[in-house]
Amino acid sequence: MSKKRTLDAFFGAVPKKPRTEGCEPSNHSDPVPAPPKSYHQNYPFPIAELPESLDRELSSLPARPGREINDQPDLDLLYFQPYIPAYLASRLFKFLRSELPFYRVEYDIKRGGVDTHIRTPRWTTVFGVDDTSRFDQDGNVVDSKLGVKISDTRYDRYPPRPIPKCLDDLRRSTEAATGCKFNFCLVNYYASGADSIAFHSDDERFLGLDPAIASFSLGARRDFFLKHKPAPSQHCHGTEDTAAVASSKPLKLPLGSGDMVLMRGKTQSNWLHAVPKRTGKNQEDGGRINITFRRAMIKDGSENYYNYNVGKGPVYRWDHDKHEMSLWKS
Ligand SMILES: O=C(O)CCC(=O)C(=O)O
Ligand SMILES: [Fe+2]
Repeated sequence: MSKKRTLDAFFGAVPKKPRTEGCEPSNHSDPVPAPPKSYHQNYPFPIAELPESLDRELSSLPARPGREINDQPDLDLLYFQPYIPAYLASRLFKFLRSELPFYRVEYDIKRGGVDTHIRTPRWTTVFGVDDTSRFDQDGNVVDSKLGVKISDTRYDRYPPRPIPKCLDDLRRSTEAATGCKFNFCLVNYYASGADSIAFHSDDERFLGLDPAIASFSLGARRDFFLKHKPAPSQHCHGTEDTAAVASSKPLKLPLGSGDMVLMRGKTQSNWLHAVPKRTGKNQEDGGRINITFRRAMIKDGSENYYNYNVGKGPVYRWDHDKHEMSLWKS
């Protein structure tokens, strides 16, 4: 069996051959129509749409209502456990891992005044454009109000690309379930327990005040840690902040495949989150995908997201035979 047939059979994408009553089946098979794809000049390759069966099921989500976690100072989470049932989450994980372009971004920053080279400890990719712009029918970036073509150094440096349909279907479901609006989709792939994300908060200025971020998990279970930010120094602030920090307890959510955490309200400005490395016998966990939907308000947001999640390095794509991300050659 050819590799293509194996994959299509796996995802159930091969349309049934029409049977004509009373005719002998012919011994040469009809050509299999190619699965539909999302196209854009800034994609390294066309990105497959979800198989229809998977797409249909996404429209009836979430599987369960979200549970509020807001019993700690400044913490406001909505935890869907799960949002996507296990059998669908597993199909979606395998689909996205094989269909999306990924990057291993490196960059230089100053850390404590010292020039430091950072190798992002996970695979990343990103799609979308901030609220000031949108994509027109032809895929051009146009002003969201005037509809005229935009030329801006920030977009020239990192040309934005639309959210492909396979992720946009999930974005629309998430907007309906949360009442929030999203224009960006960031994807992380943690190939094993050795991949991670350090404690940080996503309260970038370009997201506006109190941003809502929807965060999906697919594949291996990984622990998601949350802890309150330290209180600002005693000199310039009252004791209220110190009391809030002292009374807060760190949290560990063991995120499973299909779970979604909506972080909202004061969470980003007051709490840090992380997915630390896992070593030992749990290290080879089969991989995990994290998808976050966010809403960037200004062009700086687009530049920042493409800089840190696509960068200027090579494109990688999942290699089914080697079972790892491999350099993609155009
Ligand atoms: O993988 C996760 O669950 C968290 C990812 C995250 O915090 C981020 O991309 O900002
Ligand atoms: Fe984050």
